Amino acid sequence: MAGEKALLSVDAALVKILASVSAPVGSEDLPLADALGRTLAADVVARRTQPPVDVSAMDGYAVRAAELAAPGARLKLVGESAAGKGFDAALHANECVRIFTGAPVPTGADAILLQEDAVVEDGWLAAKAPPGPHIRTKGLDFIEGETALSAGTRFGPVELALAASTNTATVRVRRRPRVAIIASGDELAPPGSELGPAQIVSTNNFTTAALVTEAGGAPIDLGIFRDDLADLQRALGLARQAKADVILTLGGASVGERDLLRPALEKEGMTLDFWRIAMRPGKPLIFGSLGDALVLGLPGNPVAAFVCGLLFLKPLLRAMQGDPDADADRTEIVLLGSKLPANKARRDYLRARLNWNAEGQIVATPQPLQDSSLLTELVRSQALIVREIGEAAAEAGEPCRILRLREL
Ligand SMILES: Nc1nc2c(c(=O)[nH]1)N[C@H]1C(S)=C(S)[C@@H](COP(=O)(O)OP(=O)(O)OC[C@H]3O[C@@H](n4cnc5c(N)ncnc54)[C@H](O)[C@@H]3O)O[C@H]1N2
Ligand code: MOO
Repeated sequence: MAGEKALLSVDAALVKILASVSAPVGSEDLPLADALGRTLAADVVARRTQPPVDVSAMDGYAVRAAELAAPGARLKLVGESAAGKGFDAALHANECVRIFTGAPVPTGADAILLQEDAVVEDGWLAAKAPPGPHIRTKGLDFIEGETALSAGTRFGPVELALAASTNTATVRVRRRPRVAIIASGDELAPPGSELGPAQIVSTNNFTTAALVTEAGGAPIDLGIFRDDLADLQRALGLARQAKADVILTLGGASVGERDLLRPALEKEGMTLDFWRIAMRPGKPLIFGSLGDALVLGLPGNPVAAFVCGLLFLKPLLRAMQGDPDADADRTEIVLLGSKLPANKARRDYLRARLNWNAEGQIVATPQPLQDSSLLTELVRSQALIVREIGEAAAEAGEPCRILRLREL
């Protein structure tokens, strides 16, 4: 383990990767319907007040609460206020108006009597129970001119809804960072091929293209290249032609004679920032720059490629789009489901199942097999248990740190 002590830590590697982003990528205007997953380049400022007037939160009757308080009180029903078409006069003494959810509250009314609590006979209203306020006051959600969403916010379903609600149809977002993906290995073939016994299907390009898309980037899958210096250099030329912001290489990153990516990158003029970090899986990570592009070289083992994609590629793409939380710690503490031995010289990311115990606490149980080639164990896992360098052996029931693999 002697050499591993000198390896860069995961945290230091992420700091270096994020520090390499000197400025966010450019921006473009998009219709809101196309903005899912994209990051705002400019604030969304409310173009109107919401709700624009006081509106009812319930179906019922708009009343003055004090007038219904007396025993036997009755109010005269004088009209109706519907969503989109209010009652355009004010309420006079002892009057009420039929009202529906979302409809403007007439001037003079201060409460809504629920329809379930109302008795209406011959145009007069009596109450079986007191009215409640049930009024959403003007501007309760936001006021015209307020910043509803700040630059750097990523559009998920609810951010789209809020932007729409401010009456914004077009938003200025960061363009998608272009990520050229280069798979390398003589053994690799695309799915659906006639495979020889020594061949395997290339999977990492699917994993990483999906991670790129999830992070708001544009994957450019350049295909599979041979373990051959000239072929790898050709791949890097294609990546540069494609004006990639990030060149993502898969495999060939380790120490074997056929691990030629680093030599090919160096031949093409890459400035190496670091190679190899203190994590498992994922030790042979490469990071550097080549021309205007950043270079991230992920290890070939499928689980290593995925975990490194999650920990380094996604934050990098978020930082390139101006997300101020790109480096946020997304780990959480839960309980360990089975005992673990002491950890050694690399931070370990163990695939684990999550479930609830009888007390409703979340328990993470490591999968029995942790080989970094096993995709089945990855698909069966909901989290990675993070074990620090040198962490002592742990018993079931002790706290442990996890990173969720799936959103709730
Ligand atoms: N002597 C040493 N051997 C290895 C070390 C080491 O430090 N010393 N590191 C090990 C670790 S950790 C890993 S991870 C692997 C990574 O090596 P490479 O990045 O050079 O990857 P390859 O050798 O090209 O492939 C490893 C493995 O993954 C499969 N692979 C590659 N690309 C793909 C792909 N696109 N889709 C699916 N599977 C892929 C490949 O067939 C190999 O089985 O090195 C260890 N060795
Ligand atoms: O990163 Mo490797 O996958 O530790 O085997």
